[in-house]
Amino acid sequence: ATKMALRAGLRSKRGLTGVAVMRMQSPPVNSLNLELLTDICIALEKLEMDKSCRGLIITSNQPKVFSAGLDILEMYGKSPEHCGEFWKAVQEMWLKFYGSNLVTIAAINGSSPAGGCLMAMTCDYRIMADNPRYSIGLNETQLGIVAPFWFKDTLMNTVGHRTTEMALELGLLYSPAEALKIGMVDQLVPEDQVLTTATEAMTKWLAIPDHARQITKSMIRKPTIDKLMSNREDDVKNFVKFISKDSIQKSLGVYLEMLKKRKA
Ligand SMILES: CCCCCC/C=C/CC(=O)SCCNC(=O)CCNC(=O)[C@H](O)C(C)(C)COP(=O)(O)OP(=O)(O)OC[C@H]1O[C@@H](n2cnc3c(N)ncnc32)[C@H](O)[C@@H]1OP(=O)(O)O
Repeated sequence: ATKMALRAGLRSKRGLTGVAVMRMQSPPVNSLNLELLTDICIALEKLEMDKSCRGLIITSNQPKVFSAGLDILEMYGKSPEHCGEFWKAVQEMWLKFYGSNLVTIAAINGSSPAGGCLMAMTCDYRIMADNPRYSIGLNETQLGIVAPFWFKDTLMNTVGHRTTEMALELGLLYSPAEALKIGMVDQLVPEDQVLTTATEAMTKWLAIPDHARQITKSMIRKPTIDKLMSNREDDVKNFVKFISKDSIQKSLGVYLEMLKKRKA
């Protein structure tokens, strides 16, 4: 199966042009493995260079899940070299999305824990399906792992300092209604309207002249991006050291077992 479907230059009946729709389709739960992350980065890079493209909507082709976050199997029982490569790809995805010149809208049509939530938060606007069975948040501490500073910064820039303390320390996963209340998502709609609402929202964002919007976005996000840019290698080393610890590997193993048992 292809990992991603990309429809660029969408032309709708409402005359919306220059908008690409990226649909993640990595069964069963769009966990972000090296391959999917690489595919996403290459696609975004191409769109970024395509002068006819002004906006990107990212969504999921998998039922009930936007993205299950980072693929735990890329961090569990793998060599330090592999973990390092994987982490560079996670950094790359974040840098490309957070710093994108395009208008980016996340059409969150299912659960979006951890790395999935991070990916949604890099976008300019988030629309989530109003289904109480779905959840979103940075739940890393529940796995016994610590979200790196740039995950924390992204959350803090989205929901503020105090909410970040609670959300990150407790590893909270929020229902769509709770996520709307704290500002983690911007709008809730019935599940079958997520994509059409994203398209409507895109029209509003595209009404702003690109250069003014892009410079403003960059002014707001640049300090956060620069922080990772100037610490990329240390961040990789830090990750590899942390994830290779026996205690962390054990926690990940226990968590994977729990996921399988929950299913049974
Ligand atoms: C110094 C730096 C420190 C490191 C910081 C690293 C930060 C990490 C951030 C992360 O993103 S870690 C990943 C966190 N993700 C989660 O906790 C989500 C776990 N998954 C779920 O809660 C559920 O799967 C779901 C997304 C709500 C979907 O539920 P559903 O019932 O539809 O599907 P399941 O039956 O639970 O899962 C199907 C299948 O997929 C496997 N799986 C699920 N999530 C992951 C994952 N993130 N990575 C790898 N595999 C995953 C799950 O075990 C099932 O496998 P099988 O039993 O079918 O083999």
